[in-house]
Amino acid sequence: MSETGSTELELADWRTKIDAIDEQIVKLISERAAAATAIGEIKHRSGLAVYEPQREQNVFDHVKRVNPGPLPDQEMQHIYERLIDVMRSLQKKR
Ligand SMILES: C=C(O[C@@H]1C=C(C(=O)O)C=C[C@H]1O)C(=O)O
Repeated sequence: MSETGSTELELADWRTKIDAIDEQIVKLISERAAAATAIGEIKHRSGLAVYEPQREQNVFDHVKRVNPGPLPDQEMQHIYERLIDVMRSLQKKR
């Protein structure tokens, strides 16, 4: 096989792997969103604030503690900052 052909096959293999990983990530994000929605209902029912900065800090600390790499903790936190931002908006939307 030509080198271009084998490079394309190699890329296609890794991209198939990434697509499969993305399916799992999307399912897990959706599960997280359902849990955040349930928490949002409890907060509204109890008159509690949606935004809980201390809890968010605990989530960042936990995520960094379990981060296996290769992403640096700071990059993982950036991803979580965006994720939590979306979860907060979801709780506010009702
Ligand atoms: C989901 C919650 O609500 C908000 C969103 C959080 C999250 O997505 O992890 C954490 C704290 C809150 O600001 C919660 O209080 O647990």
